[in-house]
Amino acid sequence: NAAHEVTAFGYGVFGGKQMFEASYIDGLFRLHDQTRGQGVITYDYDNNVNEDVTSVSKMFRDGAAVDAHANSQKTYDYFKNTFNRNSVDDNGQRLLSRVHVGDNWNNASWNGVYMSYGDGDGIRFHPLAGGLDVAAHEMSHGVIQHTASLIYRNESGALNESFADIFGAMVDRDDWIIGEDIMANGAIGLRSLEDPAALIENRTQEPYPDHWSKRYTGTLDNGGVHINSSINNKAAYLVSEGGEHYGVQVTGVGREATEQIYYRALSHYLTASSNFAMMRQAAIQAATDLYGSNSDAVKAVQQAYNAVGVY
Ligand SMILES: CCCCC[C@H](S)C(=O)N[C@@H](Cc1ccccc1)C(=O)N[C@@H](C)C(=O)O
Ligand SMILES: [Zn+2]
Repeated sequence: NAAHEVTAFGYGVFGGKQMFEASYIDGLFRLHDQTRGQGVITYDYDNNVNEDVTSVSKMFRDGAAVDAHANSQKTYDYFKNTFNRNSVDDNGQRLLSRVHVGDNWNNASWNGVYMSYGDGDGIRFHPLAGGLDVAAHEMSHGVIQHTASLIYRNESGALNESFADIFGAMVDRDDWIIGEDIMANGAIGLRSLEDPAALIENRTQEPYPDHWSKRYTGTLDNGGVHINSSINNKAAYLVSEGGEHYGVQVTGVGREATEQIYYRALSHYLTASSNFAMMRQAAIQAATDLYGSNSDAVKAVQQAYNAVGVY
């Protein structure tokens, strides 16, 4: 019998009510949204098998699945409404999520097909599906894969991670912190775009770098992709919000212009091996295309990259 689209609901990891599109298929309600692209589906990943998340009523009871599903829909809608991009490939590719991956896994990932969420160990992280910025971070890796395809190592890898954080902060729009909802250790978040050095990076036990002169040059973390991402994160924050950084004044142009600049830089100018210097040029060119060569946006980009020491 044909699937019937329904509006369902549930309570997420932290008890927040989520409403979302689901389907009634073969006698059960399932986390299959057939209204977005070629679909948005959320699975319970048990014993290395995708199992449908089902319910006998329109209320779903698995908090991680509820959040992963609703957050995937919110992130799909962000890319469609903001950039007219239809899913990760701009061709409606099915957005597939797996929850309860691993054993108290303290991470989430994108593997080219699936967004995967660990439940966290309750010491470092709560279930990572509970963070809207986590879903946005992971889906953004899908967008990156289908655009610049930045190599996941050293400076291009730091840019890859930075774009995932920038769009994470744009989707989860009430602050400039990544992971603020899912930290179990009392930290304000995992990474801050506003003030990267306010937080300590766990591998190096150093403050996250907020200037190119402070970049990590070791081999941990694929050459510091989650560490040096903070340099470009800070630049993006400055483009949007402005401020003074290492004596350099930046006049911000707001979130709306910033997200358009970074999306255009990613989708039109960056390539797999782009480094920070090329990131600066790509953002200047994108801002020029969008707002003109003498625009406040171009000036904000130039000043922001001056402020983080990238020329
Ligand atoms: C296969 C190993 C994981 C690959 C790295 C993934 S893309 C990643 O960057 N995950 C995010 C998850 C996240 C996102 C937002 C907020 C909190 C946590 C990440 O930042 N992972 C950290 C813990 C890391 O891998 O160092
Ligand atoms: Zn990532």
